[in-house]
Amino acid sequence: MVNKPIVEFKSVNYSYDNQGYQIKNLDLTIFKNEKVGIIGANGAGKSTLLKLLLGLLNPLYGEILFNDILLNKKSLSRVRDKIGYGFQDPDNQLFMPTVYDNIVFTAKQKKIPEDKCREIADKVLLDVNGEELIDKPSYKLSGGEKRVVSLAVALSNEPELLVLDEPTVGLDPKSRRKLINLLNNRQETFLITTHDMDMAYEVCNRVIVLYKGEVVADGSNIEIFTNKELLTKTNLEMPLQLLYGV
Ligand SMILES: Nc1ncnc2c1ncn2[C@@H]1O[C@H](COP(=O)(O)OP(=O)(O)OP(=O)(O)O)[C@@H](O)[C@H]1O
Repeated sequence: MVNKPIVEFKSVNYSYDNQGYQIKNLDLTIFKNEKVGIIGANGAGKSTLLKLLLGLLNPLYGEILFNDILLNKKSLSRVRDKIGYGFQDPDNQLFMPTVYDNIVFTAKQKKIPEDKCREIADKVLLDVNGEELIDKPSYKLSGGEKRVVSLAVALSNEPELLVLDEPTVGLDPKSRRKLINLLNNRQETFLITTHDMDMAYEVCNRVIVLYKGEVVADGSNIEIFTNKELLTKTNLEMPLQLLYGV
């Protein structure tokens, strides 16, 4: 069976300041059930791409579709409802007083009863091995705990697509391993930006390389990390080495 597209970027361009493009003519289709990693140097445009998908930024040209729905002001809340997003900086996400309040924020907006909210929070915290954090004040969380809670928030609306911006940053090796195991057991489609190549290799089945706002390589994780030919699409010899200087 052929998988259906879940996300489509069609000739998307974005510029923060009209001086140059941070996303250039981006054509990208992500299919249901894919586990996609986006890698690229600092400033390559990874977070910008995610913000466009979430409607936090609007394309200057081009269009973005989610499940065949054109992303615009009218469809935005319907689309957002289906996407779980883990911010690059969890402090931007955890604005409520306690972990519990953060997780059930959206559910409460939808007037879901308290006992059901508690069920949701218990379930997602169990999923991320963070049960003991439920009543903790947000300001008392460690950096790694914030990451875990941010992931729980992202999972709280049973998303069709999980979007995580550099999810392993700040995690100790044990917490990082837990996250990798967790992602390997998830069923939803996901899109992750990361500099953690080993994580991308382990959890993704497709990897996209962004370079100055353009896709310069796109293939299975094994191809991308092992096949030099595939990485020379744009006259960049050994882009991974060029991209990262390693
Ligand atoms: N709010 C902003 N205003 C102006 N320029 C911005 C803004 N945010 C990002 N940029 C610029 O857009 C480009 C892409 O930034 P983006 O944050 O998408 O990169 P990234 O690939 O996520 O980088 P990193 O790996 O460092 O998180 C960079 O050149 C950055 O300086």
